[in-house]
Amino acid sequence: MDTFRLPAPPGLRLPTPSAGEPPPAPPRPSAMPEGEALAALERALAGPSGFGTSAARLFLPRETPGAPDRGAPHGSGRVPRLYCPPPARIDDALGREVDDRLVEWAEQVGIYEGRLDDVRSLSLGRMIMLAFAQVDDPDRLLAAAKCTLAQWATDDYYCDDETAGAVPMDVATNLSLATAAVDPAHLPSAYAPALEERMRDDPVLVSLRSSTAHLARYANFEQITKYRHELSVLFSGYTAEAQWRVSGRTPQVWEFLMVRQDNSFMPCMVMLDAVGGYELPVAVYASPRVRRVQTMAASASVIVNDLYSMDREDRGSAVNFNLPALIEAEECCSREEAVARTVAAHDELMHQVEEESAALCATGFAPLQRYLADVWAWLGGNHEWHRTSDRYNG
Ligand SMILES: CC(C)=CCC/C(C)=C(\C)COP(=O)(O)OP(=O)(O)O
Repeated sequence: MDTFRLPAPPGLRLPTPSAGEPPPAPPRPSAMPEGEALAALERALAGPSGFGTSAARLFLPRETPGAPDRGAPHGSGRVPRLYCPPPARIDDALGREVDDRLVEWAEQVGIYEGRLDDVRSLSLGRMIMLAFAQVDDPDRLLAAAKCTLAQWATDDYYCDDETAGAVPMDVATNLSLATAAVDPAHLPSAYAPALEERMRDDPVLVSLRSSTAHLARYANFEQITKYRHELSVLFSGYTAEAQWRVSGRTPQVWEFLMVRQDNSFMPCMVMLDAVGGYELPVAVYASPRVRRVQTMAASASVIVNDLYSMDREDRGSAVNFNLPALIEAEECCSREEAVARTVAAHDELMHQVEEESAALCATGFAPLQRYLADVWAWLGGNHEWHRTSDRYNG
């Protein structure tokens, strides 16, 4: 139970609300004695409900429903306003610093050779600056940025981008290799060198290994285990999407949403505690109620991606699956209506994340309070990045 005896985080920073709205009360670090906080946590994690949520609305964003978003144009209009907090921090100089170091690293490991300008314009360093708003140390942010770029490269090189060499029929095997890059396969000695040679020759595998090693400077064994787990889930989502492409089958909306939860930014969010310098114990991270919040947040984060990348994917020649386009086709409605339904799905998830986070925060368990506040801030940073990135707004 040592992991439960972490010191309370020094303070919790939450995004500030929209103009004109009163600032929400931040989740308080535990004022309860530790035993009481743990008992409350156990009760909360055991039951399907528990704490009243209405009194515990710690998680903003208090926006006016239906008000126009500051969002980017999406062709036939604008991405409507989403129920999402504003970014907790915008520090462009820090974002540039992380991007500079990230591009340098991409060059070293050999990913995106000849296309480093694309890496720079992807501006994942800025994304990480926005989403890990509680972390100021550029090297910690760089660890998260490297991991995120390696995940992105895995998708591009193995799954999405045939101009980068993706071979649809090889996706599953390549993703097994990707798993082995972060969770080493231990082969009999006669066969191990061949695998190792492949690990060293393939820039995607080098990037996965190198980024995980950087994360391990800040993550303990349990945190790396959580990260590996989320990567495996991500790769299973990549595999399902590849199978739709290969078979030419369009998934149903429910099926897409289920897979998109796997193929989401969860591996990025799971680094929040390690990069932030605290620990959400595995037992808490894996408990059903905490898991529910995290997976809903992960789904919301990629619905944002689907909304902002919709035009780009409409224009692209590759087969891409995108929630508004799938809703439009399956539910026989206009694209505008499909976007409205996509926004409604996003907002429903966000309200649930907010309410359940507030209820879980009432347990008084400081690492969980900090983590849930960080997830909420992460969602705000993710939205801001999509809203402003050249990739989706160029
Ligand atoms: C970096 C990371 C966790 C990647 C997971 C996969 C993912 C959610 C994306 C790369 C974004 O989705 P998508 O593949 O649709 O990307 P674009 O919309 O083409 O930018």
